[in-house]
Amino acid sequence: MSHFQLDTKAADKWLNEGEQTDWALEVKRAHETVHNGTGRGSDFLGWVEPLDVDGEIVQNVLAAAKRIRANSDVLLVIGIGGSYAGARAGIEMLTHAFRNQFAAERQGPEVYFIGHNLSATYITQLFQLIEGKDVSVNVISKSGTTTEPALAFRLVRDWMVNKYGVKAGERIYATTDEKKGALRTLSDSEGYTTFVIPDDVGGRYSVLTPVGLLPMAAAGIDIEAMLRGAHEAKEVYSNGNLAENSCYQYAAYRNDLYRKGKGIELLVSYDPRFITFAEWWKQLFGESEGKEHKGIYPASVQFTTDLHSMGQYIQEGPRHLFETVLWVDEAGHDELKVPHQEGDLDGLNYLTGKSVNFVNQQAMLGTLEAHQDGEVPNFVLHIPELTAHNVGHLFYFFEKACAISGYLLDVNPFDQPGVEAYKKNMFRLLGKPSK
Ligand SMILES: O=P(O)(O)OC[C@H]1O[C@H](O)[C@H](O)[C@@H](O)[C@@H]1O
Repeated sequence: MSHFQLDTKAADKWLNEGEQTDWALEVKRAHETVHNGTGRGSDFLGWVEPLDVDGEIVQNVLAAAKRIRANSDVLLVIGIGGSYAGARAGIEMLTHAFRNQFAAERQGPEVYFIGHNLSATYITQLFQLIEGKDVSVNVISKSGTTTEPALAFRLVRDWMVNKYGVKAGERIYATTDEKKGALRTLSDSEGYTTFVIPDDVGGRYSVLTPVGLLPMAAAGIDIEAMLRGAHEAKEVYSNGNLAENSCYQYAAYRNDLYRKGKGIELLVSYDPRFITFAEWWKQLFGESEGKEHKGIYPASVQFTTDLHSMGQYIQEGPRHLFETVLWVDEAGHDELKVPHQEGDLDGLNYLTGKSVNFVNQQAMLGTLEAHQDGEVPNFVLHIPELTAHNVGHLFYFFEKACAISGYLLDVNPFDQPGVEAYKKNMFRLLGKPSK
């Protein structure tokens, strides 16, 4: 049993002042809206029930991952948005920080992402890097028609056919819609191994489907433990009582701060393992809530790195911010301690024998205090330890919180009509033929 805890002490002052909302009542309504499937976008609630750990889908993902691990130096993962960020976040949170450069530690393929940008330099240099290596490909697109991954896949497919000839298809795994879309049609005609993104799970809620699970399993992550963590979270956060549900408290209290003029939320972490997780979180909340001219703007900072850059703005800029700190209680590597140095030229001898984790923790506590003094409310989400189980729990925590928060904001948390605007213009400029 994981003990995730949401500490709201550093936000209580703001939550208790000004107009008071009956959050218990509003949350109960939002809870029923999700669990009875009566709200806007209710066709997209498939993520509420995580995949069966012993089911066929998970077993097929594991079998494919085993093949990839056995015959590949490199796995290329092609996707963007919800078909990209979750897998990358999971891998960065749960594997060695330098896994791609560290074969002995990795015991599996290097994993690289492509199709999440249109940079010719990035793509060219990735091809340079994989020259001479054995490669497998996981191309992921729910719609099967998104420009960036489709373009990348065209290039990668040519590269694969050039290298493996007719056998290229045996190394290509496609994760897409069960029936429709260009990627489905192509996969069926080329005989690729395919995995399905369920109709009732939107891209940004899909990390715990084959979208995220196959790349993570290929990277050596225990996805069964991850799914067990998600199931645990499902149980823990199925309680409609606000007082007993920290996920709902987070959803409600961020809305409380929003109503009190705090329009920007910074997701804060003290470990670079969370950098891409923050990107995943930003898509989840940004696409779910930013509509009808409403929504908290989701941003992120990495501390202590950004305390030396954005710290100034957070401390003294406009007071429209609040922070949600992700804190890992058992960060690991407590053995790394500050050494004693003759002469103490850098003045650090007062820390001799203290662990780096201890120093990081004091930085967190000191920052929490400073930002409160600077009128920035803080929530702290305590994660017991970064394990596959807990990361499954964490993904679920934010997915559930986002759905509830979206309903509290009175928007549809499951659509993203706004992202079409740039695409329309881009297609016009590119001269895309209309069908
Ligand atoms: O999986 P795909 O259909 O390729 O979509 C990838 C991403 O791009 C779209 O433009 C949406 O804004 C995202 O919600 C989605 O996750």
